[in-house]
Amino acid sequence: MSIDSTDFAPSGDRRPSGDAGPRTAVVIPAAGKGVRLGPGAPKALRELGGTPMLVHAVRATARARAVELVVVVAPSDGAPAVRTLLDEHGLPEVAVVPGGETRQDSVRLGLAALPDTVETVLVHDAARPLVPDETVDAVARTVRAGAPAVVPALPVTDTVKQVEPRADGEPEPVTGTPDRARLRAVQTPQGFARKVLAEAHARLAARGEGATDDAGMVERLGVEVVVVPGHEEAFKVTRPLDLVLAEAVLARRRAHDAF
Ligand SMILES: Nc1ccn([C@@H]2O[C@H](COP(=O)(O)OP(=O)(O)OP(=O)(O)O)[C@@H](O)[C@H]2O)c(=O)n1
Ligand SMILES: C[C@](O)(CO)[C@H](O)COP(=O)(O)O
Repeated sequence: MSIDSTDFAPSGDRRPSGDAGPRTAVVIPAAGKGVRLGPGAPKALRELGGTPMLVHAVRATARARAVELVVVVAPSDGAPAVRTLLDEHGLPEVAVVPGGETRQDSVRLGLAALPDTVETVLVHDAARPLVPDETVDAVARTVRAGAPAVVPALPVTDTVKQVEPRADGEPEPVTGTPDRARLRAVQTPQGFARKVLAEAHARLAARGEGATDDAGMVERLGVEVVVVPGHEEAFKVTRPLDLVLAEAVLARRRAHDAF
């Protein structure tokens, strides 16, 4: 499936003029169930400050100067509902495509829907609704400056142990303690030269292989990945306590904006 770039109306000075299509796009995988968050609607549709998390994520990325096109990857049976939701929130220019079984499948389907003009792709989790636009722009800028793959990340604050996993609930033997100074906790949006990411997805899908993030996929092709500073507020809403934190961060932002 491909999207005609004329579906995406120009808006503001960051959009390409004339017949040129978008060069920088964000793919937002939003097709997950949110099992770790507990029972309820699919995670991307759960509300944060009265607005679905997905809408926060779309607005956060669309605010970035670099971003010219946003493609949302919806649950495979939920694309019409997501389309309606985005229209109701004043986001008719955002494209919606159905997703897949895994995050990796959903990203691949989102990539396949991009118009040919797109050269730089950012992939951003719907589950990171509060990412600041400065972080989005920093990632896009670094890719446009020539880096094929860029991830935002923060230093790790806990000491990390490697273990021999035990499924039976028995204590797990520690097998090592990596040097914390060399570890980073990786966030999104992750940015790529479009060809590099598309090739990684195609090749790994053909080999039946995967990774938990897109940078991990291009690393397997031997492509260099660089890290730029992430942001504390770009955390992923994964478990119930993350939602409590997200509500608190949003309330603080709204209180700040009210003054
Ligand atoms: N088949 C899938 C699985 C995940 N995602 C998206 O990938 C992002 C990060 O994944 P994660 O936090 O793991 O979300 P879920 O898969 O929904 O969470 P869980 O593993 O708890 O079910 C989310 O925006 C999620 O919607 C997706 O688009 N398609
Ligand atoms: C892409 C990601 O958010 C980077 O931290 C993360 O790898 C997603 O992992 P999940 O297990 O699907 O939450």
